[in-house]
Parts: sequence; C-alpha cells; structure tokens
Amino acid sequence: MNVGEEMDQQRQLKDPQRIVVKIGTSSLIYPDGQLNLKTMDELAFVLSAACKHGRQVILVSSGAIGVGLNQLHLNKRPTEMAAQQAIAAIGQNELISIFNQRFASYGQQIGQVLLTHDVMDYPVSKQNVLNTFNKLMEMNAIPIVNENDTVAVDEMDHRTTFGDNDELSALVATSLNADLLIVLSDIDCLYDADPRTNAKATPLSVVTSVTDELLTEAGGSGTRFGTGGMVTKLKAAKRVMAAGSQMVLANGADPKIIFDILAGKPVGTLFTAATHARGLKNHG
Ligand SMILES: Nc1ncnc2c1ncn2[C@@H]1O[C@H](COP(=O)(O)OP(=O)(O)O)[C@@H](O)[C@H]1O
Ligand SMILES: N[C@@H](CCC(=O)OP(=O)(O)O)C(=O)O
Repeated sequence: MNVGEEMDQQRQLKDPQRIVVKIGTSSLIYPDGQLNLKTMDELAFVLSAACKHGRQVILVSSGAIGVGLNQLHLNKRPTEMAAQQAIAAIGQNELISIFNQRFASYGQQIGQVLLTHDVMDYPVSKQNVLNTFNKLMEMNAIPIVNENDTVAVDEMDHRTTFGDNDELSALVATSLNADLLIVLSDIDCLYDADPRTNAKATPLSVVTSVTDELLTEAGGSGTRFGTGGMVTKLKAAKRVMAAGSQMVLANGADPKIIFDILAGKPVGTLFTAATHARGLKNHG
C-alpha cells in the first residue's frame, strides 16, 4: 500500500447531519471579474438536494465586494473604507438576489444572515442569532451568511469585523455544533507548501493536526478579490477540530463535489482529529 492509499484509508467522515458550506470569492468570480453563474446555480442545486434529503445546511458565501466591483465595472478594490462599504452594499444585494433566484428554481427557501463580530461576542445577541439559525433550519430554509461588510469597521474597544469568511464560517460551524465545515476554494486541496511558489508542493489527503509548520508554509490569497488565503483556512480547521468536528477543503469549481464529500469519497483534504481518523468519534 502506498502512502496515498494509506492516508485515504485513514479518512473517516461520519455521516454529517448539520453542514456549513463556505464558498470563497475565488469560486464565485472569474479572474476577469465576471460572475460565475454556473457555480452559483450548481451550488444552489446541490445544497437544495442535500436539504431535501434531510440534512441541515448553512451557506457562508463571500463575494459582496467582488460582485459589487463587477456591478460597478471597477477592476480593483478602492482603498477608502466608505467606498469599500458602499461597494459591498451593492454587491451583497446582487449576490443574494442571484442566490434567491437560483435556489427558488430548485424550490428551496433561503434566508439572509449578515453578521458582525460583536454580535457573536455578546452572549445574549449571540444566542438570539443562533435561535434565528435554528428556526430557519426548522423551517427547512437555508441560511446564507456573510459578514455585514457595509457596517463592519473596527473601532477602539469595539470589534465588529471577522477579518475573513474562513474565520466567520468556523465560528458559525462551532457555535451551531455543525458536524462538518466544507470550505470550497479555487484549489483542489491543501498542499504541504504554497503550490504557487513551490513546484514540489505535495497534496495532503488527511490532516490530523494543524501544525505551526503547516501554518508557516501556507500562503496568502491567490486572487484579487479573496482575502484570507490558506492561512485563514488552516486557522478555521484548527478551530473546528478543537470543537470535535471535521472540515473538508475542496475545489468549488464544480459544487457537485459536495455530493462526493458527503458520500465519504476521498476528495480534497479532510481535517479531522486523530480519533476521527480511526473512526472513533461519535457525532451524536
Ligand atoms: N499550502 C497551500 N495549499 C493550497 N493552496 C495554497 C497554499 N498556500 C497558499 N495557497 C493559495 O490559497 C489560495 C486560496 O485562498 P483564497 O484566494 O483566499 O481563496 P478563497 O477566495 O476561496 O477564500 C489558493 O488559490 C492558493 O493559491
Ligand atoms: N465579506 C467579504 C468576503 C471576505 C472574504 O473572506 O473573502 P474570501 O477570502 O474570498 O472568502 C465579501 O463578501 O466580499
């Protein structure tokens, strides 16, 4: 058995009932700035099907700024804060309107949830938001989450920004006790080094611990509109694993990959604590 086969045997995904799916700007916007409507439609199809098969699904979607730039025919993000926030206001509106139309075509109700960090910092407001998520899922609606970029600016003692949607998705997943976080990006999996700068970078099928070495080797964002890069995805994985859940990083170019992930096929990189890797974790 070679190393790859051995790692694939270690992969054990417990049938997840509650799933958070995060899709990054790089999967929603082509490099020339145009909207990738095919991916949005396929994502709506796959998540609607998962919901109809009894899974609870939450979508964390980036793209407000990228879509806003496209709407305004701008090819780069302005530096002025108010301009970025105005662009996000335009882009988020368009983003959710396209999702609404695509999900509706599959008979799937959605609900928009825009969050700032302070809401999750205060126990009462956090509980209210979690109640809303739970109620939406009880209603078989899919919550579609983004940071409320239009109002989120950090002030002295008042943290409103998440920094990036990888962190936001991990926080949503852990707060809602999700079994699985699926992070869809523009790359097939995690490599042991940044593949853009290291031609010898090797793909990793399973990660049981997010080591300092992995964090040091991970690079930043590969696109003009994305923010986090791989470092923030690794930090998200660390948070999810610490909470006893699992994360899969996979390529969002074809969202039907979610069917493969849910079927336990060895696609992308599975982040799972060692006990999960041996199949001992009970998600309850
Ligand atoms: N170790 C690594 N393994 C895989 N990708 C990496 C690594 N280090 C840096 N990257 C880069 O991270 C990019 C994904 O991050 P980002 O551009 O922020 O995407 P998204 O918009 O999906 O959040 C990849 O396209 C890749 O170029
Ligand atoms: N809230 C921002 C997304 C920021 C972000 O984390 O982007 P990405 O790295 O593409 O997931 C937006 O909607 O443009």
